Amino acid sequence: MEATLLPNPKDTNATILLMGLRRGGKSSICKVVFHNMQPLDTLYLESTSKPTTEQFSSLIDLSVMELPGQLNYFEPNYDSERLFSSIGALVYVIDSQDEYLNALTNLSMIIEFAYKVNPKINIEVLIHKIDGLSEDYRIDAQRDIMQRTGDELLDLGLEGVQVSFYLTSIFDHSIYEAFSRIVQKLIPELPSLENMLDNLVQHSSIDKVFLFDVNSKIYVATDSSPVDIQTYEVCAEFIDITIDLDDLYVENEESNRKQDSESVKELKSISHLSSGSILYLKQMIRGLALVAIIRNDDIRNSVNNNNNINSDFNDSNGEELLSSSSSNQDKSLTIIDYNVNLFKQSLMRMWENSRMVNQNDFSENSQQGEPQIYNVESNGAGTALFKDNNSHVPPMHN
Ligand SMILES: Nc1nc2c(ncn2[C@@H]2O[C@H](COP(=O)(O)OP(=O)(O)OP(=O)(O)O)[C@@H](O)[C@H]2O)c(=O)[nH]1
Repeated sequence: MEATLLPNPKDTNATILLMGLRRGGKSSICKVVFHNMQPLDTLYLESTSKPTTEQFSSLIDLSVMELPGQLNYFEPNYDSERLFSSIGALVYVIDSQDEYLNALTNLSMIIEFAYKVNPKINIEVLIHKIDGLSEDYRIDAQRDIMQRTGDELLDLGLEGVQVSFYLTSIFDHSIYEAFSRIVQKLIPELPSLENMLDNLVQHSSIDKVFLFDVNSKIYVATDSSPVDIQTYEVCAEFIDITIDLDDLYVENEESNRKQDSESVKELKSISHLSSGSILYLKQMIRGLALVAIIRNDDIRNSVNNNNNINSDFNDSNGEELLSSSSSNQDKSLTIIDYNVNLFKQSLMRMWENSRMVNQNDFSENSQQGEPQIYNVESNGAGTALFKDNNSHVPPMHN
């Protein structure tokens, strides 16, 4: 019998498989995260009958494939082996408001199979719909689910398997936080990206910085300071506000002409919060935006540091940027702009480099049919991003 009923993910490890029992919330998660659907509107979603795939192009090309809970993938006419062997992450959704023992048995069975055909797979469990549970009950449910899953895996002789658990709901930002962490594990350049962001934070009076996928509000990287969900919310909402405001302004002919002769328009926005901090957004490449919270006090105090602007800076951008700085704050923002531009250039080179590596790997490995994991070198100082040791990232300015 020909076994081709399941979709064939591209030969890459950047596919996320979304599984779980019926009515667990899989389609709702996809609609809310990838299609900006309002959470309440998911009440009317019909049960999914066929596998569906969301394409998500960010720093890496990613697909999220949803398998309906009503199908049994271990029937012989599904080519589950091929499917599981070519994915990067298995995300299993458990409805925490419902009786979940069946879900746990189903989860263990899937883990056993998935791990056998693909030991590198990331196994992620969403303890979902936690909005309906009290704070105490959430912790109890999480402990219970983790304990039972561990016991089941032990019984199956799979004690070494790593499983990550997340408490999620589509009614708050927890689902975005979980997906951000899941996606980050699939980005080979993550350590270098984090180094670059740490470097930016150190040199630019920044409290927290995220590299967001604008469409989904998933952050593909952040600096190494802890993420607090309120900071995430403020930054994610700032993206929406910026895009809404940007849509309000219709380009006139003259600016269109100017734009044609210059580079493509680049989204940028700065906003002052009542706390004294500044929100800063700048469009990057491939649907990404950098959003940062900048300390205002430091900006005021950092006028003396402006003398650090070196000749490299003056040569390339100096005239226009320096003359636009009418206050201390403007001058410091100019430095931040400069550093963010350097970050953008590095990001661009990183992406081009990884694309080249991917293409080479793909052609080399296509005979073996196996995706290859490659390393991007980092020198610990946070600036060496490329396999090519001659690549040079210019120094940032304080
Ligand atoms: N309270 C709450 N309800 C949710 C949440 N996520 C999804 N739901 C609801 O759960 C119900 C089922 O959601 P679906 O997304 O259709 O579930 P599914 O897993 O795709 O189901 P199948 O297509 O049958 O496999 C819907 O009524 C959603 O509104 C959540 O975070 N909290």
